[in-house]
Amino acid sequence: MSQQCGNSRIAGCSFSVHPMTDQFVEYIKGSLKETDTSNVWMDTDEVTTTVRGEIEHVFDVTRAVFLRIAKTGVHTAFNATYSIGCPGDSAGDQYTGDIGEPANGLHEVKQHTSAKFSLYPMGGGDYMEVIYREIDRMKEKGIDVSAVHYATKLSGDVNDTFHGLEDVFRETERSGSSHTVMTVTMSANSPSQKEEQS
Ligand SMILES: Cc1ncc(C[n+]2csc(CCO)c2C)c(N)n1
Repeated sequence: MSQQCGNSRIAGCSFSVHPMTDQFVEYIKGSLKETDTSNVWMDTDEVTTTVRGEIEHVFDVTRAVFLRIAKTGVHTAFNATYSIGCPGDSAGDQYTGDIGEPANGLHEVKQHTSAKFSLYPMGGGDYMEVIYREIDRMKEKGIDVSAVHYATKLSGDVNDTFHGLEDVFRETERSGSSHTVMTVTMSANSPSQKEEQS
């Protein structure tokens, strides 16, 4: 990792996908390979994949890697930590070429997900006010929202959920949080998903 210092506004996400199938290696490697990552810096190891770049590209890539696997019908789990503004971050490991439009499409795919997210708006003042405001934003996106311990539960379409979470992350940053962290855990095609949620 480059050790250039600076309070960089580059966004990043460390995430993993877990397809519940014997062919998990092909699913994970195939999805990462098919995803257009030309607008992000990316590194995969045995635990996670890390992407760094502009917010819209970080969300486009993580959404596409999950959705490419979930749309096959296989039970898929996804875990992600999104971060921007970490004072300990470096300016290194970022994409420096031409930044294009998010290129991963799949916006027409209809896929249900159950998810939980937790928002940590640091350094901006009244963090609970920000959290309640951003939970309301997910409701306005048509996502079913319910309270659970340590997180907020979401139920809805994968694309709607990712677009809502991207807005939450962007607005938390824009409204004055100097360091924003958001954790997301998602599940698609779970055999224990309740009938009324499909
Ligand atoms: C997005 C994502 N990135 C990395 C891993 C870690 N991982 C677990 S199995 C496997 C394939 C064989 O090496 C890899 C890369 C993951 N699960 N999801």
